[in-house]
Amino acid sequence: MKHEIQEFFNLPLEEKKKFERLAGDTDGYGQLFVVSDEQKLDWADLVYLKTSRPYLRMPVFSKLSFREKIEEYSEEIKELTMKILELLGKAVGIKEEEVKSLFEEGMQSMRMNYYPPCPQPELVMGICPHSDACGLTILLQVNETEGLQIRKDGVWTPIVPLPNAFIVNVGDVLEIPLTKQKNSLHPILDSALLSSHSSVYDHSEELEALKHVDLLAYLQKFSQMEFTEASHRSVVSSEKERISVATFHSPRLDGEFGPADSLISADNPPKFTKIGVAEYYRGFFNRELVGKSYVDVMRITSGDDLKN
Ligand SMILES: O=C(O)CCC(=O)C(=O)O
Ligand SMILES: [Fe+2]
Repeated sequence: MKHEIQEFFNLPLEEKKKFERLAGDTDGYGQLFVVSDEQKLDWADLVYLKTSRPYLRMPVFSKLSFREKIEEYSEEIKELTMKILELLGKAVGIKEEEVKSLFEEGMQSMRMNYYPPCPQPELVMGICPHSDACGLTILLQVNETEGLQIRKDGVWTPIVPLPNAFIVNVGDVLEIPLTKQKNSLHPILDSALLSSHSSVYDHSEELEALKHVDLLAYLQKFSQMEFTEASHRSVVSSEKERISVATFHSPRLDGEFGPADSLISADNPPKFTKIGVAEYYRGFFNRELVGKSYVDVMRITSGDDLKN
């Protein structure tokens, strides 16, 4: 799939335009989160596709010559995502059924990002700082060009691409179910690098190898970390192009999400309201992708300081 994605972005513009995102739509080739002519655009081209559930796929999906590869990758990533979500839930005390009922039939989408080199990289941003609006993101770096940065202790920290590794990012939708009472540690994973230790760069082997990593111990360790920001961004190189594929796993569209019922008690009152998943995404796609997340809309602000 890496090869096909590379080939796609190398096509002449006229060819790529055949897959262009239509006005009012989210899927296809082009830019997202553009709300005004004045806005500074990201130094990137992207293809956004809803990949699962299959009924969510748009016509542009079936036009892509490498759709079967995407389908295969999508299924394997879903399996991996569910495994991580269940273990993550277990690590912080959310019942498995609760995780399954929200995410098993969830929406999966992919964002293939192409960052061309820029002669003055300091003047542009590949993707502006943001946190992902999903539950969990599995990020594949298609080539070895560096660019992703996460905000750690207030500092933008580069993530060096490792061969045979995915980057797992926690999205906004997990922040809400997992948020605990103020004086406990914030049980959210920071960007966690999971290395598969496989020497052959083939994603099925990567996934197979990942099954042997002790994820629960790993996640428990991370879930004890004090968490301040989930923001990440990508910068561009002056010489080399960069390609990444983010696969976002979100809750089921006819579901509702908010603080996990299994974590709410008199001592740990909800800090967020519940919201219908479809309504949440409508709000998300109709704004500019800047800074902290749409989650703030759901924050219950009455009472004392609710942020950790
Ligand atoms: O290109 C990257 O490494 C980051 C991509 C990303 O954050 C996204 O697609 O949401
Ligand atoms: Fe992202």
